[in-house]
Amino acid sequence: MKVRFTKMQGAGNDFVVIDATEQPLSLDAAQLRRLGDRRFGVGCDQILVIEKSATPGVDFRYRIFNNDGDEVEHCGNGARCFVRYVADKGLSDKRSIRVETVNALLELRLREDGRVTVDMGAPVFELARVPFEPVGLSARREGSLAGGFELWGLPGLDCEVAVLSMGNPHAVQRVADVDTAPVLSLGPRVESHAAFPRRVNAGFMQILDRSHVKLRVFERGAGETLACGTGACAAVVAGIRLGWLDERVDVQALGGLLTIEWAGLSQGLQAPVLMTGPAERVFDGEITL
Ligand SMILES: N[C@@H](CCC[C@H](N)C(=O)O)C(=O)O
Repeated sequence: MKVRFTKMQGAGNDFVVIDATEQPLSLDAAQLRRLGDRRFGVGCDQILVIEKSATPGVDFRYRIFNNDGDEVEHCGNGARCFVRYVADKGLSDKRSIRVETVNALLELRLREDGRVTVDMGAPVFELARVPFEPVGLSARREGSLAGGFELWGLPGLDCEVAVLSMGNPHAVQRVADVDTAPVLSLGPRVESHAAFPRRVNAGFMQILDRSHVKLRVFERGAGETLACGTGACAAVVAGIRLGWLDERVDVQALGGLLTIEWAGLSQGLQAPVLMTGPAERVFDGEITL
């Protein structure tokens, strides 16, 4: 089967984007892994498949797969690349687009400066919904917003993580220096820790000041990426709840800058998270799977 695709990137997090709006497309895990393979395929962190939506008032549906072949719920940088793709390919001429994922409805806005702003929805703090099962684990609370936020010790890993979902699961830890943080050794152990039944994205955040952080993320199903949009949202929300950050934060990832806004302090925990950042087409191609 021949598949046409567009390679895209957002702050260095890269995607193979496939238009399935005209023809339904079903790829098995081996085909998805081949698309994601940087030597034997195209190479990317995630694969995005764009489909028509059957829901009234919703423009598109899109499915997200990690390069290990597993389908996931949410992808921040992917959402921005999705809207850039839809605009560049003329699939819609709206500047504000509504799209549904497996578990969310997103509102995406193309800005005049070429960047994209995404309303990522409200963060989820209920541990069962992350999902996180802290059987036998202990936590301490820090910060004062809504009674503070828990930092969980992960036995055997010598780290403390804030746990939350942005539609997908995140465990964020604060580090003194992100450049020397053990992202590649500790990241996979956090990702597959038994307390996370569906695994987790492991974030490592260095706080520069109350509105600037540096972040590296070892992503579930993809390894360390150059940026993780949902990871940036999760890190900033956790940092605000813990009393470390203000409501608007620039997040420096390895591949680019994302701006995250969350009015959790002034509007409450159900305030939506806004993410702004770049999204660019790299090239178009065709592959036989
Ligand atoms: N790169 C993404 C997140 C992609 C999914 C993630 N690896 C997961 O398994 O949840 C982003 O920009 O948010």
